[in-house]
Amino acid sequence: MIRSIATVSIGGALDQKLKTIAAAGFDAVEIFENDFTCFDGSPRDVARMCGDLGLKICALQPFRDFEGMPEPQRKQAFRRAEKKFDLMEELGTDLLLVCSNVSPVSMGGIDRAAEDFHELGERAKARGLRVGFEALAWGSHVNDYRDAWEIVRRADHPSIGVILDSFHTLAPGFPVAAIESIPGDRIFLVQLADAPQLDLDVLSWSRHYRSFPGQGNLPVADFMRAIDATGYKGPLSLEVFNDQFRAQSTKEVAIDGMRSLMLLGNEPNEQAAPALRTRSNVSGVAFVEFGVDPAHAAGLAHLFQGLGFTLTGRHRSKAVERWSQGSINLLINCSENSFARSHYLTHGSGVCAIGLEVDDVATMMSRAEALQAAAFRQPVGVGEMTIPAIRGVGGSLLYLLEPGSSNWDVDFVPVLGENRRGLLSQIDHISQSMQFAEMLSWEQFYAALFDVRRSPQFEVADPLGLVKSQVLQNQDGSLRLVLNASTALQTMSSRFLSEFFGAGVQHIAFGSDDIFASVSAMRAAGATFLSIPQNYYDDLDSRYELDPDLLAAMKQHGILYDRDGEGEFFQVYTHAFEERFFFEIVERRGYKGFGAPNASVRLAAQTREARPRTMPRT
Ligand SMILES: O=C(O)c1ccc(O)c(O)c1
Ligand SMILES: [Mg+2]
Repeated sequence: MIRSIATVSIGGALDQKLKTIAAAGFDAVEIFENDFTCFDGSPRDVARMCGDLGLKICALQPFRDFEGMPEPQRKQAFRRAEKKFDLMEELGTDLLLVCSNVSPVSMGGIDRAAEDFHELGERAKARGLRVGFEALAWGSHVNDYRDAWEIVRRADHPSIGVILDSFHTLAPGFPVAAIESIPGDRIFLVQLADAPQLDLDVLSWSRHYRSFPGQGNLPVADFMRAIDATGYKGPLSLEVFNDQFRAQSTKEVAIDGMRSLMLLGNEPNEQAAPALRTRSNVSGVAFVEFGVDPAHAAGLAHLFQGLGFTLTGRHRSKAVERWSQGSINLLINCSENSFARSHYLTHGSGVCAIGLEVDDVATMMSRAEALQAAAFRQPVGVGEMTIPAIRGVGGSLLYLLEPGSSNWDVDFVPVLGENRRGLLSQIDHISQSMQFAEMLSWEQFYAALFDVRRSPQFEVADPLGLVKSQVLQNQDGSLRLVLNASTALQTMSSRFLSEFFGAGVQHIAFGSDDIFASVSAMRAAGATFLSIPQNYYDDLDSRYELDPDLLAAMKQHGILYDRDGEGEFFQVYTHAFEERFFFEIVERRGYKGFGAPNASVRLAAQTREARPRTMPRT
């Protein structure tokens, strides 16, 4: 596979774009003409840069408003084309992308267009160049790839071919089946983009909301299967118009693009490198590690204790405590010269690492490496375990362990104490807050590495703006991640980012088999929870006609409730620790969701608690 990307897809000046694209591992680029026009360097400079970087220029694009023009525009269009052929010769590319005409003066007629292309083909051939015709979904006369192909067929010229773009094919809902009847050698270029399903005019949708394959809702894999059936062997070129992508780190965007090409199609993927063929199953969260300063450690331990955790181990060589309950292990790390300490110094107290159980760590690490995830290593004491890790959200770590291999006694001296009845059994989900612009990238990261499915995105009303949430979970629910982001500056999610100096874990939910008993015991042990207004319970009662005793118990404990077709859900929240992160306790009675209808009630309560600090009462 020749992996290519159009320069329009990432931000920066042309020379920076080319360097970033090459560093991410692409073989080729489409030079977007505007990037060249704005660049202060000659075509030969660009050719030389590409040569030095090992990038082939697979096309110059776009050449607009060509076919079906009346005179004098027709003559001008041919003159313009000759000028671009000159440019192509200097750039060292043999393919010009002509997109379908959007000019109001252009005329329809398949044969008229075919004649124009035949003549352009003659001129291109004289210079050893080729021209590809692409139907824009909003073209004045040609907006369907099937018409573009018919024009190319009738132009009947070896230097004229068709260019297929997944967005222009899939966004208007054109069937992909007709692609299969195009001979592969008449397809001069394939461009790939995905997009979220939006109810928007197709031009705005295309120019602002395209994303990399797999990041949206278009059936790009179906499109690719049809392309494969033609025998096409040319470049697959990402072409993403997205203002947000151009505003982000070009390196990250280029890597996201490369990952999307590597993961293209349904796995196992014939074209994928061996390291990519299998995606490791995640079978649970082995531990969550908090990096805190010594002044906070006792407070966090106290909070854990209140939630029913007991101290079960002390690290042999570092200031790390292990607190456990059910299958949950929480580590409090305040050792110096450690990753936890540097995380603390950057972000303040918070989750610095998550340990995940995966079937096969070696396979997982080679997959991570192939996908350009950053591996992380740190020194360990003599005889201590080295746990492979990769960089995750906000520079935190994801440790990878095989199930049952977390041999705690190797690194920790067990602390034996009373064996209290477990109030909590497992981690239900982990919620991470991030910049809105990062969300697609982290979503792709998790889905690329782990066998997780994306649920449809949902939106939650925060008193001070809107928060978008995306759930990623594995088959049996032993890994559930909730990604949150908001563009509004004062939402809880955004304030977390500014106070945490970046993305990170905002809350962890623990599962209980009996939330009422657990919360009673926790309250008796000194734990306190977010208080929920009476109005909420009155509304619940009106909606669900709950048993009065149950409702009273929920009200007493600040427990929230939701119900769906599959079952019932109870949830309660702790106050935020040092105004940073908080915990949730949930009980699922067959329910599969996350209590989304309650999120705005929770956010309002948290905002009320935070208000004296951020918004003085008047
Ligand atoms: O939005 C456009 O104008 C445009 C230009 C060139 C392309 O290849 C394309 O898909 C869209
Ligand atoms: Mg295109």
